[in-house]
Amino acid sequence: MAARINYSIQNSLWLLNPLHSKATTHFRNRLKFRQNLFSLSKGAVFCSYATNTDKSGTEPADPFVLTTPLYYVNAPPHMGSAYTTIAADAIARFQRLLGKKVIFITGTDEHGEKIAAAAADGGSSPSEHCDVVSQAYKTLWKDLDIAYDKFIRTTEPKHEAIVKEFYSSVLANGDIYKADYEGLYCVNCEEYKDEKELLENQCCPIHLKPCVARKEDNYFFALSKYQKLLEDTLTENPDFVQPSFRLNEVQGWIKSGLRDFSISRASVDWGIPVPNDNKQTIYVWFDALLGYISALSEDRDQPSLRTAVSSGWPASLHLIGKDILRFHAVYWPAMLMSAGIGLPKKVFGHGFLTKDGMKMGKSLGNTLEPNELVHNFGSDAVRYFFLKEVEFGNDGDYSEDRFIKIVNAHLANTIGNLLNRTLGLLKKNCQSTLVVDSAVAAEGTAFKDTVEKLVQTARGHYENLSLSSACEAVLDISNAGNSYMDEHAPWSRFKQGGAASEAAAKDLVIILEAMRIIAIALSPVTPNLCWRIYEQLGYSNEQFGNAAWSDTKWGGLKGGQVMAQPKPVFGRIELKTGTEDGGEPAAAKQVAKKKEKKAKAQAVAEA
Ligand SMILES: Nc1ncnc2c1ncn2[C@@H]1O[C@H](COP(=O)(O)OP(=O)(O)OP(=O)(O)O)[C@@H](O)[C@H]1O
Repeated sequence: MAARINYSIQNSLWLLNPLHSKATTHFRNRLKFRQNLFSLSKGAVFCSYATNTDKSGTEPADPFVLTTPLYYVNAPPHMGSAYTTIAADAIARFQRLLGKKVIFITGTDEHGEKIAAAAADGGSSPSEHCDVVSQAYKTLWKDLDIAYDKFIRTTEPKHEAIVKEFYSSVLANGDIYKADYEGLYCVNCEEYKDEKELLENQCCPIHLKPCVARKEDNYFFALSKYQKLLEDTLTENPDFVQPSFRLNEVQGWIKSGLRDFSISRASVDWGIPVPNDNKQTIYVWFDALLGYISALSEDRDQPSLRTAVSSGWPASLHLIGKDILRFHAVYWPAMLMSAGIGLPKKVFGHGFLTKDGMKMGKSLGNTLEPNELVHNFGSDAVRYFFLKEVEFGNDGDYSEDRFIKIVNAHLANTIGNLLNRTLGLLKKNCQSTLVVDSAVAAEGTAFKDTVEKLVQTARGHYENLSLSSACEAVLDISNAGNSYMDEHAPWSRFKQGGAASEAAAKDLVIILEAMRIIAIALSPVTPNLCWRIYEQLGYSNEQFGNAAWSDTKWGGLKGGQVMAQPKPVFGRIELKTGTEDGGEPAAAKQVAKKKEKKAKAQAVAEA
């Protein structure tokens, strides 16, 4: 606590310095600002967003502010960049379903040596290069149905103004000094490295390229001053870093001793000039992290740190890859502490999409092309596969075979086919009209309880960011629906007529109600598919848009509601002949043939 008070006094004294205009009012506000930080570090800032109020008509006070990394525009986006953004979009959509006001921030990080080099390689100016690559991100996000609220580019004037203000604030707090630095630099990480973390030939373990020896007269940020405060903060708020196993890593870095880091570059022109020293530019990370705050600044406002901070900060969740955990869980909190700004509530470092065991990345050039995937398979398939099949937090590999098998099995068969055959039976036997309310149809069945339990499970997983398990729970609703259909065989009961036929009509209502619930519960992951399901159930686009998580409660479908003409909501993806001929085991082919035969037989029986 002593350390905290010292910072407060130090900073307050700076604010009384007559060199700084508007010192008195600013001083009072600043103190408030700072007091916030202190109460925050006692725990308030770290309260779990999972406890936020449900959609209930009353607007909760704090928005749910969620960020992806601001992607470095040294090259166009790849599947790794898309992965974080898809996950963030699913979380944002889930929070909106809960009724939270969400501010989903993404954007591009556009300064630094790598960008200048990439632009020169392509024969364009850095700003032309940034315009093109930044637009490529926006286009991909559109194709992947990413519904972000703010897209910040670090070359925007409002960002530059806020970075300069922040820098001056940290400087005034006595946390910036000038010194010589000599070390090994990874241009791809834009970071000086500790020799002991490097591979043979002084290679960066992420980019596998040798680091270069550099000596510069730079400005430094006094990170070491925040060692104790960071240690205490993490001890008091262990949920700050997620998944929990990454907390140990972060605590290990801090324990091993924090060294001040250089926050300016004398050799890089493409950057924000250091206030009061135009010969240097601000280090790209010190600049880019501030994008999470400058994104909150409204274009109509005069850009200021205070206004931006008061428009939604602190962030509820920074979603990042584990490669940039140190920047987000060590450097960034210390920078914020220095400037007297509250800390984000949570930093989640997910794993890597890998290719042959190596992180897929722009610098290594071993990337998977997301545009091609979306073009070939559609955004729902891409979103579903990566969120379902890569445990969020761990690494995961991609194979086209697995992609096709999973998406076909889950989305086309388990979900799509169940809906389609149920609607087919309803059309044939009930003129596509529900005979009774779903609440009445489910009376006395255990199926409704199963569905309600699975919905609760899915919600818990979404809240804990266990996105794969959330998908699994929703898929289990459909699995339960398929089992229910097979057990009750409504197609044969319709043939019996009388009471059996009435019971069969109720069974269809039950299955369709489960489909309605799936359409809401899976909509954070596969929004288009879920809309098509909703549409098949006779709802309008507006009704789908207004659906809330609370609508997953059993009983939404009412007797008399007319369903749409049945049509497949998710077309099966055909395996390329080459892949099948290229070695699918004979046994697998036989199993597939048997399944096909069984499905045909069932279709005949249902008809
Ligand atoms: N292979 C990957 N798996 C998962 N996420 C990734 C992957 N690659 C990039 N990302 C996401 O992008 C962020 C890094 O963004 P950046 O723009 O630096 O991309 P990059 O491809 O990692 O670049 P580089 O290869 O030059 O380091 C990661 O923190 C993560 O959010």
